[in-house]
Order: sequence, then structure tokens, then C-alpha cells
Amino acid sequence: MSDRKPTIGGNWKMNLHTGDAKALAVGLAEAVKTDAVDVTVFPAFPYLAMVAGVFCDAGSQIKVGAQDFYHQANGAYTGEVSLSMLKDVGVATVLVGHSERRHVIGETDVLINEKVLAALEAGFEVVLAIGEKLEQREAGQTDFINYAQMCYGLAGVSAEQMSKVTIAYEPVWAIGTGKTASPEDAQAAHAAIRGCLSGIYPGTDVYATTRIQYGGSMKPANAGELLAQPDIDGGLIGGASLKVEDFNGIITAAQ
Ligand SMILES: O=C(CO)COP(=O)(O)O
Repeated sequence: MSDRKPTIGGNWKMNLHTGDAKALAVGLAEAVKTDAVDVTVFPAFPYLAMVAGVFCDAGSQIKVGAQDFYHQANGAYTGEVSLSMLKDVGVATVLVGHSERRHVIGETDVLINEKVLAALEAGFEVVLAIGEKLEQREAGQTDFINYAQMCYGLAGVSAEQMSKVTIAYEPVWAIGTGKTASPEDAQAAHAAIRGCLSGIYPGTDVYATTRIQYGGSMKPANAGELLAQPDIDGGLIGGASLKVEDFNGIITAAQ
């Protein structure tokens, strides 16, 4: 067991509306009482303020994060949301580089890096998601892809700023598919990611202090084994974060 505090995120993706988002937030505020795990949920933009308000009113420790943002301060960027707007509605954490933004929306490594730098500059906590596609795994490129996505994503990020960064390792083939990386495979990838961090930040303790979450079909039934691995410090959960019982089951497994 490392002394890194476990961190569990719930990525609600493009799911839920006012009624069920509120019910989920209220249910989580009632159910999640632990201080032993950092818990953050990532609702869709229209519900950020409402969910933050529910947690604030309930005195809950659960934090609210945004699934995306634009890195420019303001101006003519139709459809985009800035970091200062997010701060304004109680958001202090942002997700960057999720595979759905990389591979469905088409975000590049350059844009991902600009977002990471802007968010850290603005004082946000950043969850940088990385992970290989199935064909890359089958070609034996898992560690290389993770290394490359981290090198691009973290370019210009100082060792000091890394205290605000969490890495989320999400093998693309495991997301929403019901296929989870085995605890041994996930541990091997996480250990390699930690090795990359020691290469990117030589002579520092960044490799030891940075938290690395696993994401990809994590559920209460498999969370215990995954979270017991020495280099897995938490989870980034999609489907199972949409039900209080399932999400809280994973949080309980992380304690
Ligand atoms: O993409 C994920 C979290 O960001 C994982 O999604 P699932 O838990 O639904 O596989």
C-alpha cells in the first residue's frame, strides 16, 4: 500500500439531465462520507453549477470537475467554455485528453498540451487521460503510446506543477466495453507509466508522488483487485459512476 491518497473520479460523460443528475448528486452526498479517498464527479456543462451547489449545501467533500474546457481566456470561441467560467461555478478540477476527445472529437496532442498548461496556470487540478487502442496493444505498443501521450501532454509542466496532476490510464479497448484490463496487465502499465515519469522528471520524486488512476469498465466487482495493485491509486469510472450504489461501492473498495 503506497502513501498516495486514493482518488476516484466519476465521469458522467454525456448522460443524465436535471432530475437524475440532481438525484445522483444528492444520493452521493448522503452516501459518501469518507475522508480517506478523494472523490470528484464530472457532470456535463449544464449541470456543473447545480451539482456543485448540492455538494456545497450538503457539506459534502465531493468535488466537481469539468469534462472539457477551452484554453483561451475569453473571446470569439463559439460554443466553448473557459476556465474562469468553470471557476465561477465552483469547478476546481478538469479532465484533459480523454480518449473520446482524442479519438471521437479529434483533439490533438498539441491542443491537449495547451489545455494542460492553461489549466495549471489557472490553478486547476488536472486529470490527464492517456491510453492505447486495441490495435496498439496488440502490436505491443502500450508503453510507448502511454509514454508519448505523457511526453506531449506534460510538455512544459514543471515538477512542482505535477503536484496538481493526476494521470488516468484508460486503455481505449476497455472503455464502456465490459472488458477490463486484468489487475496484472493494469499494474504493469501503471508501473511503466511511473517509470516514464521518472524519465520525464529525473532527480525528483514526481514518479513516486503522482497518482495514477485506472479507467475502463471498473465496477464494484472488479475494483478491489485493481485497486489493490501497488501502482494503481484510484479509478476513473464511466458507466458505474451513474448509480450511487455502484460508485460508492468502488469508493468503498478504495479505502
Ligand atoms: O471512460 C471512462 C472514464 O473516463 C471509463 O468508462 P467506463 O467505466 O464506462 O468503461
